[in-house]
Amino acid sequence: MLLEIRNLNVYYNTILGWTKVLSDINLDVERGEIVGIVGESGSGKSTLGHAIARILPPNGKIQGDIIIDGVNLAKLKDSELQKYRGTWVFMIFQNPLNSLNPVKKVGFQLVEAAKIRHQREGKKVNERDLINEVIQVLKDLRLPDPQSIIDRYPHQLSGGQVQRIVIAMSLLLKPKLLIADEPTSALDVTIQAQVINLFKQLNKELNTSILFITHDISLAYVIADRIIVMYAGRIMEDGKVEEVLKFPMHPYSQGLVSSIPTGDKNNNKLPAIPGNPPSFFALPTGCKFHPRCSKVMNICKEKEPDLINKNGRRVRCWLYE
Ligand SMILES: Nc1ncnc2c1ncn2[C@@H]1O[C@H](COP(=O)(O)OP(=O)(O)OP(=O)(O)O)[C@@H](O)[C@H]1O
Repeated sequence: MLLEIRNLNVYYNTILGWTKVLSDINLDVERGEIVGIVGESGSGKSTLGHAIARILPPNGKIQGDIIIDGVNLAKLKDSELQKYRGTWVFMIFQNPLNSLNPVKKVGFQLVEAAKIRHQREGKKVNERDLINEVIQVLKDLRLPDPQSIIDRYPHQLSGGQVQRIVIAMSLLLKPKLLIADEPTSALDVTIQAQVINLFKQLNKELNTSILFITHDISLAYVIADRIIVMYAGRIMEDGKVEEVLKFPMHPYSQGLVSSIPTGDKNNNKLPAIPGNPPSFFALPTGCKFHPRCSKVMNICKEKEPDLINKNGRRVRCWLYE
């Protein structure tokens, strides 16, 4: 097992006080596994990514365990985290510029990434070899004219190019776990498909585990082996991607799946899930989804169900208890 998350709670301090945004997250990710994290806006997907990468904003607080390859990152001080950043966990954001330093040339930043990995592997490599390694990765990513690209600043590149530079950085760092947070949503469709293929390549060639965060369940289907459905900071369902898409068990997953456009002209009206996700300051009693659920029962309003194992999946719903 590469990643083991145990009883993880995450809180933010806000003007209204501390609020718990992730509740009792338990999650295992195998080496080489691609896990899609899906759910509507505000369900806590990015917070989960930031918590695992230990890059929560200063008003965030973690409780619980985040164990990667036997090291509990949740228990490390900021000063101790430095040696795990990049090569253990690397996070790619929706806006790839957030992963790069705006005042340093792209080539310098990529050489630094390669240097960090070699240092951690205990190898000494000269500058020329590092530059060659960087150029080779850019060629592999089919970036035209790598020699001129390494001499540019991030803002001098297109969105698609910057995202490929960030992927190049991950190829150079070779992280054990890559967290990609909506990495393709700012890109146009043709570039999106290329970027998805690059992630798959990275996963296959280096056996990198990937957490792929997206609100688009059909995109998760394209890339992931397994899917985690989140709602109001909780895991509602967890299973193999084909199984969850074919037979979603949780009524929330059923709503997400039935809102996937089918491409069928006669079926272009998508049944949306009625209502909106709750505010973390006014969560409903019982199951957090019950006010929007078409299958609500009395118990759902009173008591929150546990995440239980059922038919090779995990599901949090009274229908299955
Ligand atoms: N720094 C912060 N301080 C206080 N609250 C925050 C902070 N960051 C996020 N939140 C709140 O935490 C909740 C979960 O947000 P998060 O961004 O993790 O959800 P998400 O599922 O990734 O949504 P989106 O798809 O819109 O990014 C939201 O209610 C959000 O307003």
